[in-house]
Amino acid sequence: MAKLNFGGVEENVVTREEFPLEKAREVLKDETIAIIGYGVQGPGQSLNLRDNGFNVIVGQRQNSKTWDKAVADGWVPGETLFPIEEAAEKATIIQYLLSDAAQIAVWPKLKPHLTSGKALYFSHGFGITYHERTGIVPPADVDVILVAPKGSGTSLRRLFLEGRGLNSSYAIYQDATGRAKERVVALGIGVGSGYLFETTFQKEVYSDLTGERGTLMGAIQGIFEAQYTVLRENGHSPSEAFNETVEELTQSLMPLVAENGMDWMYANCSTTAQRGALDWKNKFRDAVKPVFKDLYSSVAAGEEAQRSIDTNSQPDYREKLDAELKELHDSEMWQAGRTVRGLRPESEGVEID
Ligand SMILES: NC(=O)C1=CN([C@@H]2O[C@H](COP(=O)(O)OP(=O)(O)OC[C@H]3O[C@@H](n4cnc5c(N)ncnc54)[C@H](O)[C@@H]3O)[C@@H](O)[C@H]2O)C=CC1
Ligand SMILES: CC(=O)[C@](C)(O)C(=O)O
Ligand SMILES: [Mg+2]
Ligand SMILES: [Mg+2]
Repeated sequence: MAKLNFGGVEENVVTREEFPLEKAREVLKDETIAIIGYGVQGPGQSLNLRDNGFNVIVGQRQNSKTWDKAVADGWVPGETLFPIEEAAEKATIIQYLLSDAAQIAVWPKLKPHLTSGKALYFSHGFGITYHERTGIVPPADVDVILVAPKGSGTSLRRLFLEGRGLNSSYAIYQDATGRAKERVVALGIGVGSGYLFETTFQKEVYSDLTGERGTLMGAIQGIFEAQYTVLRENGHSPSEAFNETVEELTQSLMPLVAENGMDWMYANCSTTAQRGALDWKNKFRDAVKPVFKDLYSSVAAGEEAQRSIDTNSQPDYREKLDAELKELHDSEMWQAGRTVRGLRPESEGVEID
């Protein structure tokens, strides 16, 4: 394990150099890995494992759209694709990749198949950390491990196919066999991770829930909406408001941040922009910090988890989420965005219905 310096703080990181794919295959050569669930992470992780030469099967509800998707992806019913309980029975490692709410519903059926020496794998610390709310309490004689790719399952697969990788964090909650560490690292490499960062189940879920509600998804849309609306209220056209709020950020400035950091992006903008951004960043920081503090408290108190459990356990949760996403899709800002995207120089032309 390499010790790397992150801004003055040393952390443990597993690299592919010290734990190459061949070693991962050796560690898992006698294991049957069952991927339970074929939503977003399921396909990414199972297909990467399969392409990397591991012994993988998929467990999914029959008569569902995602069962059909699994068949289309080359999983063969009765050979490599099974109903959930059958796959869990055959497995020595169970990768529990149902949605976090579905994990609660299916747990009573899964638990009997967690016999001594098996491993239970999660891609989120949710079910275990909030066990008082989820009821997910594994038996003491199984390994309980986590690999959480830091991005969408779609990106995990895409980056794998490009010969790259997506970094993940990993954690061990329970080491019953003495093999939890080698199993989790081998699985992390197998699913297509680049580097593996050490964490705990609780730290993973607290940071992940904060991040997705915060700057990664929730806060960013909130800030976009606020700026777009103020520009529109002051007579700016939709295209101008969209360009100055979103398009320039995603097309020109964020790639520079990704490449070399915020200071470098700033340095590549005008001194006028630099002066203003350096002055205003502190006002924004001070304005939103209390909101982030509320958010973290809500995560740590389990309130965010409870809200997610309550809403996503409803039978019509998907329709309700889709309706809210449609509202966002139909908003003037994102409709303007659609036209703007069609005007990117590399685009074929404007998207027209
Ligand atoms: N979506 C992503 O890219 C990421 C997800 N994760 C974590 O990975 C895990 C899996 O998440 P996703 O792939 O997003 O899940 P998902 O929301 O796409 O659902 C996965 C599967 O659950 C099945 N399912 C839903 N309700 C069910 C029920 N009542 N009974 C049986 N099956 C049911 C669906 O058919 C689907 O195949 C979660 O713990 C999530 O937090 C972690 C990182 C990123
Ligand atoms: C993609 C990811 O890691 C998220 C945003 O945390 C999630 O989908 O839960
Ligand atoms: Mg998440
Ligand atoms: Mg995440």
